[in-house]
Amino acid sequence: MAGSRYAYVRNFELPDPVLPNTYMLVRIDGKGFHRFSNDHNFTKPNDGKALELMNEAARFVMNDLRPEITLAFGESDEYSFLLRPSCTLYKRRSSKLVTHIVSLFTSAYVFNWSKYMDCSLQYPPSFDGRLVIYPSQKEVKDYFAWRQVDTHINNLYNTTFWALVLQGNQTEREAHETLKGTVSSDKNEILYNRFQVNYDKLPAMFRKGTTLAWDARPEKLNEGEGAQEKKPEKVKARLRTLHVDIIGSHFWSESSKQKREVSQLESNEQQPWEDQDRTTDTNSLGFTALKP
Ligand SMILES: Nc1nc2c(ncn2[C@@H]2O[C@H](COP(=O)(O)OP(=O)(O)OP(=O)(O)O)[C@@H](O)[C@H]2O)c(=O)[nH]1
Ligand SMILES: [Mg+2]
Ligand SMILES: [Mg+2]
Repeated sequence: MAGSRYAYVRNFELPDPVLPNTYMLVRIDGKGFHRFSNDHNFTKPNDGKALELMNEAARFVMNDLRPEITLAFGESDEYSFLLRPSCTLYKRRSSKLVTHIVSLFTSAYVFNWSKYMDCSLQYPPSFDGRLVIYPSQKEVKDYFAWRQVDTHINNLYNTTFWALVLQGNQTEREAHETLKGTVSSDKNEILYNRFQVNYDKLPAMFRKGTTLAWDARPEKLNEGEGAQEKKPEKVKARLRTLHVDIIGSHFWSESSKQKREVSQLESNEQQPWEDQDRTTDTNSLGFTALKP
């Protein structure tokens, strides 16, 4: 079909494909959430409901793009999505992938706002996004370790900072001064000795962030109805919401002993807002995070 005399402008659209057969990582981050969280009275330092809203939006993205995103990790106002190397969505065009994910996430965040938050939205929130390519599983695991270490460092600092301000009656400037030059053990001690807070007992979602992963275990079938006809290999993977260590090798390991540790961690640390998709038995988990 012949184009109009204006159609040449199309040639200015440069291709932006991502290298084939590599891991694509899309990270989205809230724009100006320091202000946004204040304007919407988020609990300091962590607002469990606001974090669950982030998780809900991320689950929507993963379900919508199923099965291309194999793993996601969220903390604070950010979420990271790992796309499998074989993904051919949008012919792997970088701009299309990033804008689609960031747009889906944002609309799901707004759509589900009232389900989690008591106050009304004061103005539309927005998120930015970027795509990074990683060539091998090593970089992918190190990427997620980097984000979870960041979660820990920020959360320990923020928890101690706000304890000094809200319970210790320090000004924000004084609290920053108190924490200057301190290491992790100092902050743990301040929390324990001055505020009787055992950091390790704080909710796992705050300390470890949230990991979303597909659990490929066949679902338990009810005795009787339909049980015989249903073939386990056809069972769809379930999306699991986890608050576990993903830095150590056990999260990524196939061994059942280590899988048990993951599920025990979860069930021991259940919080009021963590009652969905929890594992209560210690049967094997079958995460498929790094599948091609
Ligand atoms: N009170 C509270 N604040 C939060 C929570 N989660 C995120 N925030 C706020 O969101 C900010 C996120 O940090 P950044 O993404 O670095 O900062 P930002 O203000 O969003 O700035 P840009 O990302 O550069 O646009 C934190 O510094 C907090 O101020 C929460 O659970 N409770
Ligand atoms: Mg931000
Ligand atoms: Mg951020």
